[in-house]
Amino acid sequence: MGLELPPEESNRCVRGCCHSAVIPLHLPPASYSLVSPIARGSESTVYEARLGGERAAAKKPVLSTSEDLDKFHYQLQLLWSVFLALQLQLQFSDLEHMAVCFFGHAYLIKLCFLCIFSKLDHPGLAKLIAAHAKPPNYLLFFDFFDPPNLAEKIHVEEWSPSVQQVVSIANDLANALRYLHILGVVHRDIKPANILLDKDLHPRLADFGLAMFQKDIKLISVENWKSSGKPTGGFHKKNMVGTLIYMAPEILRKDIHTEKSDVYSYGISINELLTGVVPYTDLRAEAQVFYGAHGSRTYTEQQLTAAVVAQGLRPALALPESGAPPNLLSLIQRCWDPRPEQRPSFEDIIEELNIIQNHLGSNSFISSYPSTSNSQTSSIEVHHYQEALNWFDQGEQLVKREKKSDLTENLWSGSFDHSAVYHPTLSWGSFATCGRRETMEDTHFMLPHMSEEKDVYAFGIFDGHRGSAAAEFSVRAVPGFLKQLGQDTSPTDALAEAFVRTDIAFREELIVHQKSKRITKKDWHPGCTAVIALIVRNKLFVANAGDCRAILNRAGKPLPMTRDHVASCPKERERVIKAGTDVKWQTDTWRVGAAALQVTRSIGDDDLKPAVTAQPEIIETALSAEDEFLVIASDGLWDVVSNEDVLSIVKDTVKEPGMCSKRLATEAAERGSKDNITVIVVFLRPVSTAERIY
Ligand SMILES: Nc1ncnc2c1ncn2[C@@H]1O[C@H](COP(=O)(O)OP(=O)(O)OP(=O)(O)O)[C@@H](O)[C@H]1O
Ligand SMILES: [Mn+2]
Ligand SMILES: [Mn+2]
Repeated sequence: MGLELPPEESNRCVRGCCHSAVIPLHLPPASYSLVSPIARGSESTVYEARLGGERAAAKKPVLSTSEDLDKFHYQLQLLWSVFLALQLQLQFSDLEHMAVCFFGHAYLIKLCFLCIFSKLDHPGLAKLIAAHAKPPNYLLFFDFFDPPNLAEKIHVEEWSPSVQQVVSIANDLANALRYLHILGVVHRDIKPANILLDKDLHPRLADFGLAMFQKDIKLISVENWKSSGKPTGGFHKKNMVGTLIYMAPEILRKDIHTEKSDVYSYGISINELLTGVVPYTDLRAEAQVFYGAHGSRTYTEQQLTAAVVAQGLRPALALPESGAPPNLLSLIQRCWDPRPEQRPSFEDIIEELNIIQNHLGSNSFISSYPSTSNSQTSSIEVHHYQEALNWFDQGEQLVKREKKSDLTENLWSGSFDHSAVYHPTLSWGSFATCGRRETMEDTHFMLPHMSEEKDVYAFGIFDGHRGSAAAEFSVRAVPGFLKQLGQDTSPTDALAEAFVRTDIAFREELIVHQKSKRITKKDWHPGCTAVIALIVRNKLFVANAGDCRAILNRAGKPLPMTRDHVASCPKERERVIKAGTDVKWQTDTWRVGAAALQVTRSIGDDDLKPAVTAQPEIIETALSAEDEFLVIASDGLWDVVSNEDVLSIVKDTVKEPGMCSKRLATEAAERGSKDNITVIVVFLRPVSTAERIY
């Protein structure tokens, strides 16, 4: 079943200002359905949808004021112009209407030129295929691209593309932006989260929510200037849109956006792709400025803004050791030049990228740079295998062996009211550091969109002791068990089962390998503490065994979602003694058994079982609009930073979860934490494009 175009006369938006002979603007209700939400923001929700029998993405904006409605019509007309030029069978009436509306007649020629020469159906853009512009439903339909988007691909899947892949993505994107700029359109929100990927990893630029015709941006500024004699707050606000860490200095100075501001964000994004680091979150950038003038680490929005504008702070550039050729690095630096007029145009960028691509094609070039490809890691793995066991693999294989099916559909679908009024909007990030220790015994995982239902997320931290084996094993085994158990057990039971089964499996594994002599260490009883936060639609479940902690910022106050299981807690002490193991005051605190362990619950620690149980304590709560964010961390953080301090540090930091995690961990290290530190920050409310600034 295809999508039928209504007759041109009736194919108009409700106001009559938008009409098209190419893109349907008014859809009969039977022709589309919304399947499930993919992403929720403060300004829109994106759904997976069906349109005329085909899969599509539907963006439904939140329209609460008449200004929002104006914006919707503006966005629709802009999109329609952008994609109209791509239709090979052009309708002259559309073209003329648009040319007169937006560009004046001079643009008509440019457009004809574009239409004739643009042989592509899509120049790297997520294409608009239809719209519904009549009350009560306002929807924009786009071609559907399977997740992950580029940001998720880099930071969640931890994909590290080859230099060739980076250059090819950079080239495709530059082509998409050149196309927009020829049409006079400025995107204003270039960032990896707005770049979708097709099956072959070709990028498709999406999110035209802030896009504008350049001439309209200028118009606003002139009008504001005239009306008040000076730019008003509204003017400032209108111009200062985008996402803070990708914003060019001129925007941060509240100047107007030009095509060159897109070039800046593009440069930041390509560097992010090369380094795999969220801008401003790694140590080198910190050394440059965050320890700046006052010797204190500064991550607030105002301070970051000041550093970018006044001190020329930029994200740490990819190192030549990454294999990135020097001319690519210099191109990135020119893209983020403080002076917009010094930045190259996309025309120039494409030319340079073509040269770089040709060089990369001839192998002579590649061999002169050390490669970052798999060769290095695989040699480490081989080594690891001979030395001891790869406990990550052991944990992974375990679940594969036990798995009944590959399906992870509909986890916990029955247990909730789907129309539940409140839907949290999640964004997440993490940071893990060895700290002052020589070895890293913490592990963690982040599992967004755990099931086909998409509204299920899991985050976990494991803090190893007496080695990292248990933490490495558990970080693979626990998520596997959860997926498996989620199909027919409640979230609480699945969490408890996952802890207990992982504990049993790990201890069995240990015995098997001791018998087979693959483990030669005598008296080795590794263990780990564990905390898992599971979010199923509007419900949060936190399962904890040991002294990791999770706190929820509810209405500005810290709500502990865990209780520390340590021998200094009288209840726990009593439980352990009842189970038959001694608890003694040793040196500075209460400790369990001969091993003198401080924690009273853990995975592993077979010499202390069953007293040191793997049975987690689970706390659940229904999330509401009062809940701002969740912080999960190993004791390396909590030892030196109080719950209250954690909240105020996050509040004071740029609203980027990876950056908040990083700031908390470095704060702990600075306050003298001697342990490994792992932090996960999950925002539960939309951190909208506009809100990121204020
Ligand atoms: N055509 C599509 N196909 C598949 N997924 C999509 C599509 N369009 C958007 N998405 C997903 O939805 C997310 C949000 O989309 P989009 O950026 O358009 O919304 P938004 O509300 O403007 O978000 P924000 O302004 O916070 O960036 C994207 O990051 C992407 O993961
Ligand atoms: Mn977006
Ligand atoms: Mn947006």
